[in-house]
Amino acid sequence: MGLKAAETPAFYHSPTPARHHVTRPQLSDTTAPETKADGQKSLPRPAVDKGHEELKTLEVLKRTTTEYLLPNWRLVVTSLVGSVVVAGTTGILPWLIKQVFDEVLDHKDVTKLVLIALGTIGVSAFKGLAAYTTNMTKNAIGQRIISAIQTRMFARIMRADLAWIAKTHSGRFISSFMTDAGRVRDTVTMSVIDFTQNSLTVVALMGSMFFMNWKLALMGCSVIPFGMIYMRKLGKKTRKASRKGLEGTGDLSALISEALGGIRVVKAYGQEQHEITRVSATVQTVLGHAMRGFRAKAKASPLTESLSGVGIAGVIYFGGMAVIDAHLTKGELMAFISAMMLAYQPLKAVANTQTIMQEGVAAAARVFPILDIEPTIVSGPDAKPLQLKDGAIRFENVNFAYSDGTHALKGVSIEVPRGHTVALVGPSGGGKSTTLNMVPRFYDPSSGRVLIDGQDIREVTLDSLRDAISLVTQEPFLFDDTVRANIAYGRPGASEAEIETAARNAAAHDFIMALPKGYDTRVGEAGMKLSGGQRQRIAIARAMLKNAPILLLDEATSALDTASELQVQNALAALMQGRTTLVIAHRLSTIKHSNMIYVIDDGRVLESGDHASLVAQGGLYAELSHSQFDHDIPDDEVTVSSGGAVKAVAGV
Ligand SMILES: Nc1ncnc2c1ncn2[C@@H]1O[C@H](COP(=O)(O)OP(=O)(O)OP(=O)(O)O)[C@@H](O)[C@H]1O
Repeated sequence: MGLKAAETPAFYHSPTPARHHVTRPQLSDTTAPETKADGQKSLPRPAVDKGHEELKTLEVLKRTTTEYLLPNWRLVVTSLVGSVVVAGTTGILPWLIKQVFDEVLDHKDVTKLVLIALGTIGVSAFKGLAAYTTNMTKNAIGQRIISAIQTRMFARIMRADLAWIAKTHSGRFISSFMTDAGRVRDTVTMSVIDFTQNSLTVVALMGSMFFMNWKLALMGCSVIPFGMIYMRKLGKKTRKASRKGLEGTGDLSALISEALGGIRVVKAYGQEQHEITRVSATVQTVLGHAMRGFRAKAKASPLTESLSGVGIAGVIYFGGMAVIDAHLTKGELMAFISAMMLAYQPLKAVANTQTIMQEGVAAAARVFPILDIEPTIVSGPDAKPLQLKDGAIRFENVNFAYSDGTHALKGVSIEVPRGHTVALVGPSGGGKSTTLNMVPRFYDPSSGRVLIDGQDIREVTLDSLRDAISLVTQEPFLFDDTVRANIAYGRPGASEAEIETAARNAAAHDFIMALPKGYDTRVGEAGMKLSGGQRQRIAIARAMLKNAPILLLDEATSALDTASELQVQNALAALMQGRTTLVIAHRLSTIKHSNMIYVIDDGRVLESGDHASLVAQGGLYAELSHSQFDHDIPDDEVTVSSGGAVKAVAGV
């Protein structure tokens, strides 16, 4: 159950070969799904811990700045220099206007007028160039930030424990890559870089205002604190709407990937409308949150417009009175009003930083838990490479409970001697897959030990352990890549000849050669373009190529036609040859030829022995075996995993 590759998350569908194949944990290992009012199960939410939910804006800024801005300090400095130039050149403009009124018009000085006009062109061109540099560097920083976040996030997820990955639907991870990471980038670029540029411009303009007339400047700026307080309030609303919107986007992504992944089931059960309804309901929810966010942002305009109107009106009135009373020149008043107009845009942007920042904080609360996750299943500090002698496996009194408390293994002791095939059989949910999952350390026992050649697998390096193991899952997972790449996944860098030999040994070469492009044929998403038997033989070829001494096999339950079945069986027999094999057996043929059979039920080993001795014991195996024989189906053709009493024999 834990090894069903069909359940692999969508983002595992990468065509890029990686070292180990990991199978998709089931939703049953997730945080409990929430049940909605309409009875639909909603998909499990990301494992955002409380600490991250409570993230403080300053913490987010500090972290994003140190982790993502500082490494790009050259670009940041270039952008800052550009910002200073933009601010400086903007600050000069009111002064030029003052000159026109006070120096040129009064004295009718045409030469000065031309010079000021030319100067204005020069200053504006210089400002344009600086703005271009700032924009370019800002975007370059943004792109670097997003690639760094996405790459780190993916690496964290790949290395995380299976149990942790299982807590989040794969679609939600995708939405974190696509949406959340972008919001964090925007926070850094917009609230740090734009903020700096806009604040500098505001400071430059205010500087010229204070320089000209500090009382008037103070009056013009008196409205700013009110605007700031109001924007802060709106920022909180934006954060809430943004958090909910991002959650909704995650839900949407999960629903879409699930509906497409299970499209055949959807169609077979005529559930298209149900899926459309679910998705459109989620789309509406996302829309609702987006609208709340937009409303909060839009609410800023009436107040900021009115406040700036009040400020400008005050300056016009008091400034005008000052001109009338001859305390201020006409040029100074014009310069003052221009400065206020010029400051208006950047000031609004500075005030708006709050809302953008709050959106970023909401996104960071989803991204940081992923960036911070530390796997617990790792090589210990004193771990040494596994010393392989025989590849014998031994379970010593292994207990294991899943995070939801399901006590799946209760004192399991199993012995798989070198080169032997040992079968696990038993009713569904008995603990067979969980047992198998212990060997590559997908999970670690709560107590007890698993040993390979006498070495506790927690004391050897994880790489050496997994190098020693080949895994063939019930529904072999193929990547949307060529046949060759899928086989070579077993050993990246294998030669053409080695790949072909593996394919021949897995009885796959002939059908591969009959494909339109032979080994270069792409197999489609999850190998959809191939038959079940062909997929299985490619997976077997992959394991052949890896040539690991230990084989973990979860036999396929899907019914294949007799010829295909025989080919897969032969390929498996060749694969098992000379390897220590622990197999979850679904077929009597496998069970009969196993050196040893363990009957597992309710997490315990109930019986063990070979087929004949187990039948002779007259226990569960015998009982289930008899019920199967009552169906009068020839042993070698029986798929013991399908349906009713027959399923109960091997029960997988
Ligand atoms: N990821 C998980 N999280 C929580 N419980 C789980 C998880 N996987 C399995 N279980 C539970 O652990 C128990 C053993 O499951 P396991 O998959 O090992 O059984 P199995 O014998 O392989 O079943 P089957 O033959 O149906 O595949 C079951 O009660 C199952 O519900």
